[in-house]
Amino acid sequence: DLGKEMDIMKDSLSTVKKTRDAGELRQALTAMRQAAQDAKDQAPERLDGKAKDSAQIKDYRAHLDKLISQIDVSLKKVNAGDVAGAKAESENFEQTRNESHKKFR
Ligand code: HEM
Repeated sequence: DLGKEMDIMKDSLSTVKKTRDAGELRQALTAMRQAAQDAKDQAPERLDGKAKDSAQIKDYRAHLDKLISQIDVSLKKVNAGDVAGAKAESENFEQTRNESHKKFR
């Protein structure tokens, strides 16, 4: 269920913020990305009964896509050896999380 993907995102976000190890950082970002991708195949309880092609479900998925592109920016940075820059992207993840939770949680 969606709660499971959210728990994975929460744990990975916490690792992203804590670690200074590039390998661990990459692993956490990859887990967060997969969870966000899996969350796209589900729908929040608040949108129960909405059609898959409704504006609300599309908006929900667009917020997850935004998070995924932010994760990709962070992955590029860690792959380029910029651990600090990659970690700094977590501020954008939190902004998207907060925006999304206001709308869909
Ligand atoms: C790094 C980003 C995010 C983190 C760390 C995060 C974390 C969490 C956590 C810890 C919960 C509570 C889970 C539970 O009840 O067990 C939750 C719930 C929820 N989150 Fe997120 N979240 C993130 C991004 C998002 C995004 C981008 C969306 C939507 C586009 C979203 C939508 C929701 C919804 C709808 C719920 C309530 C669960 C439900 O309706 O079934 N979250 N999130």
